[in-house]
Amino acid sequence: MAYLLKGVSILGAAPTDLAIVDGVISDKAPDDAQVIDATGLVALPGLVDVHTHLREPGREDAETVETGSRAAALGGYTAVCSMANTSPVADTAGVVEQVWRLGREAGLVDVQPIGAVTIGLAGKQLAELGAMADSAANVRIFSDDGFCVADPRLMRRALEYVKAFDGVIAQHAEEPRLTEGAQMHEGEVSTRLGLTGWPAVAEEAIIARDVLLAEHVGSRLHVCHVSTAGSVEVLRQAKARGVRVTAEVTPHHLLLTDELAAGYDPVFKVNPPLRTRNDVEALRQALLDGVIDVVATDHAPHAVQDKECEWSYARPGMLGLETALPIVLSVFGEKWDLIADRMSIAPARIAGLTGHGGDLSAGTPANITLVDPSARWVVDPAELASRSRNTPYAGMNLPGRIVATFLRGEATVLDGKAVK
Ligand SMILES: NC(=O)N[C@@H](CC(=O)O)C(=O)O
Repeated sequence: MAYLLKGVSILGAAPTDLAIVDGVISDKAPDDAQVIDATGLVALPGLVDVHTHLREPGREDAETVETGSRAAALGGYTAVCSMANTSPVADTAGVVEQVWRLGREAGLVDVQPIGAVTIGLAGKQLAELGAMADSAANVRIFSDDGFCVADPRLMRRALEYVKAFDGVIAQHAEEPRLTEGAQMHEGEVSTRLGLTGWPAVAEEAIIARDVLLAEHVGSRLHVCHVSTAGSVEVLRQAKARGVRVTAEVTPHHLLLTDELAAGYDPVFKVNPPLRTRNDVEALRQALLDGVIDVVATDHAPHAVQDKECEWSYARPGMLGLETALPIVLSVFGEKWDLIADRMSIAPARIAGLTGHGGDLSAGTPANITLVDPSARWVVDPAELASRSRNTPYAGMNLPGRIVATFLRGEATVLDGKAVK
């Protein structure tokens, strides 16, 4: 199938026509191309998420590779990196290949498995990083996300190991001794509510340690879901020194604050926790400055029984894939070059996903997101494609509708609906 996007604006530029032929972007469309009136629509390189929880294998009641892939496509994504905290954990070549194969079968986005750093995410012994790298899944990002690789010697070894194949360790930065029993951000609100706090320094201390380790080893570190103003300063200094560190921020940390915990609605419980207005402002500025490289969703679907319960029993995590671009648009406005870089180009580079994060020039793979920036919509959890319902944005009126998504020239979303 060939397509002709008529009158489309590429990253906000003057309207033009964009043709998709045989999976690549082309100067000219054949006569039988399906014409899409793209007047008022903006084309972006397909979005890439470096941090998605797909829950398969193990918690298919919360999400599967297929339902998560569909949610991703509807959110404008053409590739997602799936986190290793599944059951069994993605700590062997067998499990990462299983996830990779399920992604291919679903065929809605490229699913790039992330491998665990340590066996069972237990933080005791390195997993078989090399075997996962050499597998069909071609793993390049390793993470114990959900848990911090707290042991500095293991962290050093992991950084040394992946250096051989230009891999990267994605750290969930949380000093566990400082967050025992933590329920929310430690600050004025936690004091008022009487909930045990998760202090900012628990994140900042690990990032500070890890940038020094990465510098010492000369290896690549990626910091997951940065949430505090202090973390931004540590990263700023490390980058200025030339440390090979990249970092992500989630849409929810760019918008929401710890005040939301006051209603004790566990939909706002997340790890790291929602922080203060001051942190939100610092994270926004860091994304603009490039101190934070990418927006990553940390899409964390949870089954109803794991979320709709007392705050202290609820699992941390929020849905993100179907709302990420609208949230970023609502925070930053139509800064298309920024959005393309932080949500597609830079994440594709970090994950080593060639073919994604392109410049939409002729001859490049047709991984494209088509957005209507003027369309507003109200988030209805029941309408989301994710198998779970734990969106913190229910009832919010957001700008930006994903009209179409193309994966190597195949439409996965058309007219705002999933094609399969
Ligand atoms: N980000 C979250 O709040 N949850 C993550 C794991 C984690 O980081 O705790 C999940 O897998 O649910």
